[in-house]
Amino acid sequence: MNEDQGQIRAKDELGNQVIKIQDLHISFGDNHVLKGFNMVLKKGENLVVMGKSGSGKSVLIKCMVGLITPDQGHVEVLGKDISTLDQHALDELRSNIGFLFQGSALYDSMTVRENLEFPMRRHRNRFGADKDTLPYVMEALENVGLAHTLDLMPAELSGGMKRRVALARAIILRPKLIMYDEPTSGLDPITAKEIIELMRNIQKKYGTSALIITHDVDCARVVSERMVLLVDGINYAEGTYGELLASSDPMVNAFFKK
Ligand SMILES: Nc1ncnc2c1ncn2[C@@H]1O[C@H](COP(=O)(O)OP(=O)(O)OP(=O)(O)O)[C@@H](O)[C@H]1O
Repeated sequence: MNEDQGQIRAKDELGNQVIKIQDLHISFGDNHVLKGFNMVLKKGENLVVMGKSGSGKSVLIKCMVGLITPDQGHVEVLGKDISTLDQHALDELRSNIGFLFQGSALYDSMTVRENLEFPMRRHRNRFGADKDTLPYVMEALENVGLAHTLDLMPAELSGGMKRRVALARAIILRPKLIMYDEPTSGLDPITAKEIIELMRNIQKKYGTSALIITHDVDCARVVSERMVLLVDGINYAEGTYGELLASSDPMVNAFFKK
């Protein structure tokens, strides 16, 4: 490979990085939560971050969307250095990210349709104020097998259906990146499996990249190309599910014990 080819390849690899985190430090008083965390999410990849309760997974996500300012380190999301973005630019960036967070709160007083229209109205500058939202709502609901729930209220849905509607809402803006925070928490194993399959289908259909925070080892096995284990504020270990499962490190093994 000559020098030019080397530079082109290096540039391609950079263009392939949907999230890049370098040497991230965050403390709250004496509580040093992240102490030099590094991570890369590549284009089209499903990356799982696992860490025990209180290890800083939610703090990490908040940092990536500009809700927490790090003490030190570099956070780049969809090619943007978060530290340089003003409120308008942060809003613009967030409109390219789908979120499925713990609890998947739908607005109880709105129908399923209104819940799905909500992000479109919020980011109306991207879609045009007079754009017909229904085709988007229907496509998103069809992706999660719930087109028939269009006019129902959240109270009329089961827990699993609510999570699926929340997933439909997360993809309605056709995001380049989805952030899932405990997508299967509180669901029975069969419903959790359905959600995991939908996550996989969405990745295949739209080529979306995803960051998935989970404690659920089965979810990580099925859904991830790669995993990062967050231990004591750093990216303690990373690899495929199979590689980490085969590790002889007791700290890594602890994640796979049921
Ligand atoms: N705004 C804040 N102010 C002070 N401390 C905070 C704040 N946000 C988080 N923390 C602390 O940072 C640590 C990490 O919290 P975080 O919510 O990221 O954990 P987590 O890994 O997501 O846990 P869980 O799996 O239980 O949701 C905790 O000790 C928490 O108390």
